[in-house]
Amino acid sequence: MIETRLIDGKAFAETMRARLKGEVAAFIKETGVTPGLAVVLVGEDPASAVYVRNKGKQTLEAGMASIEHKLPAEATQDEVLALVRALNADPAVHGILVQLPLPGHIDAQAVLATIDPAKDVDGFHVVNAGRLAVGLDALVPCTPLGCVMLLKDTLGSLAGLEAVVVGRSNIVGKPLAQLLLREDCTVTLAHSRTRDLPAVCRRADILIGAVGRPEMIRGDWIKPGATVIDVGINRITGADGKGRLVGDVAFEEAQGIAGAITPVPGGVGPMTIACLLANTLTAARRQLT
Ligand SMILES: NC(=O)C1=CN([C@@H]2O[C@H](COP(=O)(O)OP(=O)(O)OC[C@H]3O[C@@H](n4cnc5c(N)ncnc54)[C@H](OP(=O)(O)O)[C@@H]3O)[C@@H](O)[C@H]2O)C=CC1
Ligand SMILES: Nc1nc(=O)c2c([nH]1)NC[C@@H]1CN(c3ccc(C(=O)N[C@@H](CCC(=O)O)C(=O)O)cc3)C=[N+]21
Repeated sequence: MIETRLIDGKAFAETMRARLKGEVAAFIKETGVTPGLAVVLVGEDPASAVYVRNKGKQTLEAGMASIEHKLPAEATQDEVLALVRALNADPAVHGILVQLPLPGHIDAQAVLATIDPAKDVDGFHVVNAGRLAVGLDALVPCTPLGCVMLLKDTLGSLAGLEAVVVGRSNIVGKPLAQLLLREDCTVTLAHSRTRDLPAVCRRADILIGAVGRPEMIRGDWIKPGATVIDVGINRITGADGKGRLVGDVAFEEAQGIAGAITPVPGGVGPMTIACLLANTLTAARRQLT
């Protein structure tokens, strides 16, 4: 039986934010400019509202300015685009995040394409996605970046390891595959059409769940000793009738099999916000020099 290590993303993110706070203070002293992060929320999705609130609070704690724009769910595409253009032109705004998903009547790709790539702290603009893919300096999506930081902290070099990412979204799976490739992993991107997913997962030295299905990845899909990163954030109702968060991996089943695993909550989520703040400072630096 293996002793499974817990990968403490919450503690790692706290350390990162403390370091960032110092860097932000030095930046302000040097330039006289406070880095500003603008967050755009369209509609009243309660889960999104929680993330937006956490982001806003931690932005302020790091010494940066937080600018929040809440539009009603009925806002038109033109209204959203006009707001993004105004934020592009605002010199107090160095980073722009449009919370996804957007209401169905809004074309998310058109909104992302309108964000100035230099202010695209989510790294979702095709210019940043393309730059990442060809190996140029880019603003890198926060969740994948946080996953790779935790992996390198846990394992050291990732070179030569078999990495299996379950999920191929533009915001998590695909950019994560690019980052793992950059770390010299052998990368497999699995998805809903993958044949024999349990067998594919069992090959992985590094197994990442980014699916959005509660505890879909079972204990016996994990190769003994593998490092498991759980990106999933699923709100379920427990046996006691109370709501709770679970990941895409059956966490209890993984105990004694995985070499190390991230919990949900307290794993990848806090890293996403810390990386967002880091990207905002990077973007501000590049805009001023
Ligand atoms: N911790 C954090 O900071 C963040 C967490 N999340 C969470 O991560 C999860 C994934 O998010 P996101 O990437 O946006 O999700 P998407 O819904 O955009 O993508 C889900 C992916 O999972 C695949 N998939 C769905 N069902 C199966 C299945 N039965 N077997 C194999 N693959 C399947 C889909 O395949 P296909 O392409 O074939 O449809 C798709 O590629 C969610 O729980 C989300 O809440 C997201 C962002 C940040
Ligand atoms: N443009 C855009 N960029 C995103 O990065 C983005 C997005 N849209 N839409 C939604 C997803 C989801 N996401 C999370 C961020 C932090 C936590 C987080 O901090 N979670 C904590 C606490 C969770 C809780 O208790 O509610 C944890 O896992 O420990 C979770 C999820 C960012 N996303």
